[in-house]
Amino acid sequence: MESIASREKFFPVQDISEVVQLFEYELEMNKEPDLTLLSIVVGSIENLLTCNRSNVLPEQNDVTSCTKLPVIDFKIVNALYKKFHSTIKGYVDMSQFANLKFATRELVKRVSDVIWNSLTRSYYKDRAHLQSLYSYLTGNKLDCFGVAFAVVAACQILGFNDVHLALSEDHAWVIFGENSCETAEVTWHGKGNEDKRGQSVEPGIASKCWLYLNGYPVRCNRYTEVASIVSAINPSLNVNNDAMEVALLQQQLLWLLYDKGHLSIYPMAIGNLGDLEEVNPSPDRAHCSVLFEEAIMIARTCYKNMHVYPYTYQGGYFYRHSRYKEAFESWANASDVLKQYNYTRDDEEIYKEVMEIANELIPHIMKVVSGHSAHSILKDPECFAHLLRFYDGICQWEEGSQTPVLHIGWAKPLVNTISKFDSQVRGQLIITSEVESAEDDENCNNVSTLKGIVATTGDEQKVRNDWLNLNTNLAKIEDSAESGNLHPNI
Ligand SMILES: FC(F)(F)Cc1cc2c(N3CCN(c4nnc(C(F)(F)F)s4)CC3)ncnc2s1
Repeated sequence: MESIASREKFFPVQDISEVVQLFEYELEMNKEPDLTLLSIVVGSIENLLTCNRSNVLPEQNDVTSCTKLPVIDFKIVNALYKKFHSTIKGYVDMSQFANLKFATRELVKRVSDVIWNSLTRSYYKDRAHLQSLYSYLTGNKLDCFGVAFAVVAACQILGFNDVHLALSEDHAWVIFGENSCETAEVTWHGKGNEDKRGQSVEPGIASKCWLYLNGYPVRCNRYTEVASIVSAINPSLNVNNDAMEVALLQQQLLWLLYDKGHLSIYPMAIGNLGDLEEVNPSPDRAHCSVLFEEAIMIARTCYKNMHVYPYTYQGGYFYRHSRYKEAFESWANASDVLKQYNYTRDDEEIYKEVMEIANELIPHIMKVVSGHSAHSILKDPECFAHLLRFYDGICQWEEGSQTPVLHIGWAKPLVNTISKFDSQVRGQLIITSEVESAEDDENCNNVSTLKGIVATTGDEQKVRNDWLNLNTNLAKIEDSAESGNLHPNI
């Protein structure tokens, strides 16, 4: 039984700096970081401070790294650690997987079955604080991410260091094999979907749905897996409040991982850090807006610009700070990513995100600026261009998809927004378009898409009516509304 005796010296853990020291040790001194130990430690702190917060802390707490935490005793951590080890070694009969250099699909499926079959029969899967091995070992509950993480932690225990976590923006699976070129589903996704555990994710990638990022997920190593433990920390006490100590712990651990370069392939973790820095800026650290930019640069350089969230993290920041023109640009950039996908029912999370932007945030901005003076964004052709690019990307996302995206509920806010811009502003757009040679398909004509919407402040150009594409889509929506076959999503 592998023991954590060498880590006993870090216990009892009493404050944030001691947790940071434990992570520092695991990241630097251990041959490879122990996923099971680290998940148990942060999971126990999070659960004590968010689930049963009964007098575990002094009333007043300071807000530095000496922030007091509930005392975490070695014997508790050690007991849970041994429990996970004996569960995994007890139920995975290694005689069937003797002297394998690399994991097999059967091994990965077996480990997934052991975790899966030990979960509580029925519980609310989307509840908070179900992501850690502490939750699994004390309550037999895990969320979608938690199951995938537990499978990877279990494979580490069994000595299969080729099994790693693959993370999309709303799903998780594992990669394994000689060159880590095999993939396997190990958890469920969404509500009411049959799980595909044991199967490769190739069909998901081939369907061009956002859920599988066109084959550009974050492919973790042990260090990025530690980053996923920290990024998955959830400080929420309830809908409106966070446990400050948990947020501080997450922020300090993310900076530790950032400084060691372990966030350099993980845009969402940098986005998470940006959100924490916006609320509680660390002295002599980069401004949160720089972090949002960094996440975008990583998505563009490492993931062929297939990730949406870096742009919505940034757009949300600009929106919260009333930097509306920049928010429009971020959202248009997010839409440029989405149009590379085909919308399927598995993409509901990003659908809700985009719908909130289009039907709540942008209309709110239009209301706020309507009263403002002349220089407002309603007179700015570049703003108008960003908005058109945002809407057009959604239209292109819908094109070629089985499931429609837009419905009449979208058209009203859309038309309302566009009509808020003066006609002379609309007249200042130059629209360049290339006719994309559409595949031979019985019912699709040559699709002219907006290859670029550039706005000039000059009055030299009349708007070319190529953005009829947008109007054509609007007409379709209104037709469909009239004929009553509204979007199933509403
Ligand atoms: F493993 C799954 F299935 F859970 C998929 C993952 C999600 C996720 C994440 N999230 C999800 C996105 N997320 C966002 N928070 N705000 C977002 C934005 F809309 F502002 F962009 S996106 C919170 C953190 N943060 C780190 N890593 C991961 S891996």
